[in-house]
Amino acid sequence: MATTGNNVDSSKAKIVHGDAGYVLEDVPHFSDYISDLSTYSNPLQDNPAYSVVKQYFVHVDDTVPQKIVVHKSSPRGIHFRRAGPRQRVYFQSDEVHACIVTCGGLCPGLNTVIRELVCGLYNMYGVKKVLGIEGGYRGFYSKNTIHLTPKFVNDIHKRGGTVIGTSRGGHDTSKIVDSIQDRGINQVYIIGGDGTQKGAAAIYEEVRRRGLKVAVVGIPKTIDNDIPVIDKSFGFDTAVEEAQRAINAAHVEAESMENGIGLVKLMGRYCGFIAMYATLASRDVDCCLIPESPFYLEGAGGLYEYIARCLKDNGHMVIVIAEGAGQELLSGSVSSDKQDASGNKLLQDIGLWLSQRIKDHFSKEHKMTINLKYIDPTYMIRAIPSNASDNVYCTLLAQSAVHGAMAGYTGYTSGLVNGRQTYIPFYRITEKQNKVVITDRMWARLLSSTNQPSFLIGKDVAEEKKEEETLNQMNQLSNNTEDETAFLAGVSFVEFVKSRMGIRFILMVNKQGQTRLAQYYENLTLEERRALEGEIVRKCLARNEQQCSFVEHRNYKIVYRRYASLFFLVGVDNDENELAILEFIHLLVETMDRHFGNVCELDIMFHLEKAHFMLEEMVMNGCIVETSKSNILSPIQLMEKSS
Ligand SMILES: Nc1ncnc2c1ncn2[C@@H]1O[C@H](COP(=O)(O)OP(=O)(O)O)[C@@H](O)[C@H]1O
Ligand SMILES: O=P(O)(O)OC[C@H]1O[C@](O)(COP(=O)(O)O)[C@@H](O)[C@@H]1O
Ligand SMILES: [Mg+2]
Repeated sequence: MATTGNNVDSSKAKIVHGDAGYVLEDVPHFSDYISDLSTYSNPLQDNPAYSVVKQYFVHVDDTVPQKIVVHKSSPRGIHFRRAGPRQRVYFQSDEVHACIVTCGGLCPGLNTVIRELVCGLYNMYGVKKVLGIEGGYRGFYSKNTIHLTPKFVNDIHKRGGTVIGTSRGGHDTSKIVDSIQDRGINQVYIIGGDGTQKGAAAIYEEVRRRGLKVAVVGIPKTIDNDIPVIDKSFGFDTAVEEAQRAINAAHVEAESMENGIGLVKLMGRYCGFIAMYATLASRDVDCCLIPESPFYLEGAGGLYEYIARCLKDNGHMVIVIAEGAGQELLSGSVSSDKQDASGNKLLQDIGLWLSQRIKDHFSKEHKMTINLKYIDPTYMIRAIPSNASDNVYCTLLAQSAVHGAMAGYTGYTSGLVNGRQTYIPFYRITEKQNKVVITDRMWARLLSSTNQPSFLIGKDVAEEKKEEETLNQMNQLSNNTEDETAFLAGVSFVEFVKSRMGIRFILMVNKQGQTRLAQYYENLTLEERRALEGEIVRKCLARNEQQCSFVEHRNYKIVYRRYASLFFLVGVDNDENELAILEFIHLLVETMDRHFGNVCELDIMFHLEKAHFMLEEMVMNGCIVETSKSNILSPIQLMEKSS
């Protein structure tokens, strides 16, 4: 097994490769940046409760695969270090000074995790100094601390919320690390969501830069279940269970009235897991709307038509909507760029808006009285204590976090992967958000359980057919020659590309509007890119096939084409030749087709690096520099051969 070595750059991944495509994405350890560390035998070996357990200590080579379904010849893929107690520890019991902080929104189970951290440290490792940092990150430098003892935390898991308080915003890395240093803290347990874990990563980097022997450990908290890699977040089950009560109420109300509609709004800022699971669990829901699956109201296959059908067939219906769904419909009427203190977008109330629209529509268009009851239990589902199974989950998470810190690991999030506790490097947790994949079986199960429209099918099938015809026509035009001397509207493509071309960005987006690949040739911040992509995608995807493939937006001209379920959008300077850009898009698709064989969204998602290599061969600094498919693909083929 080859390793990148002990002195890895802290900002880079610590990767270990093994046979058969085995990759360990390891987490940092004190020994990566501190020399001459003392180690001690783990006090658990003398603990009567644990000493009887056969093979209690985790083997140094134990890892957990991220991908559990594999084929005979598929590579073994990414693994994470298995969590659990190690034979040697890097702290003596009385040397440990731990602290716990909770950040971001509430979630059932926060108090359970706090309780189990305190009791785990105390009972397993004899640690007596545990501080609670009050009120989130800003508490490190602006608030009091609470001394947490097993007695203090004994009953807290029976209460919702967090006994040490929480907040948004206020993350100031150097002030936080100053406070850690001043107080002599050497284990920091940070409980929070995606934003919090980014903050934890920054704290770890600074701790490491200062060469401190301080373990920085994240414990993932999110009611929305939007943290990637882990199986699910603690509190999620509890939230789904509580959501059932609201759905039941909506159902009872709806079925008791003529033309009754129960509309329930659930949490889910960017993803619809709570709504999806609550719907699947309940079976009383006729329609579930989530941010990942855009919907529309009017016309064939739209929501109004479906509501009318449900009312006609059953006399009532229940709709569940995640708070982040349909925001693009709302922003068409009133736009809001407001953010909370952490920089999260503040959402508009889709539930209220939709209720009003449904009422208006049925009274105006159908001259029909409907009885709509809008139920908004959003905060109720997250302010409750965790249920029994979440309590056990919280216990395992907290104990795993403690074992890792005692064993000298740092810069990791403790998380469940395929049913096993693991240590996951921060960058894996923060690089993207977990979303409902609407092409997965789970969403298909939901669609088949509710019978709701997919809001895509009819329109899309027609568009796809049309696309195929256009593709054939384009193929005839370009004639597929190696030197790509296709002429379009009298323009020689090769001649054209020799002149400087102002490509500003290239996007590949699926029909749900999710960006699958983005390549920019100008300097834009991540926020600017997100905003720009949102605007462009909304604008282009809303156009019908009768409209031309060019739109002007801000100071760009956007040239786009749809190939089956993928949109290719290229932003260019206003004076560029649109037809040549269309030809460029087509060449890109043909090149990808040649490599992947009928390129589809999944090819791009799973081979993003290859798609980027192709673009790098074709475009440099916004100018097209290569048009031969063989030349574009030859570096990739070489790479594949050598691996
Ligand atoms: N990119 C970031 N870098 C550093 N700290 C961050 C970052 N994003 C959020 N935070 C901090 O993390 C804390 C919680 O973030 P927030 O987004 O409100 O909740 P959550 O962690 O639950 O997603 C806040 O104190 C915020 O300042
Ligand atoms: O607590 P606030 O600031 O009202 O925010 C509500 C948001 O918090 C959440 O519960 C979860 O947010 P975080 O996990 O990012 O803290 C969302 O579902 C919801 O949109
Ligand atoms: Mg968040």
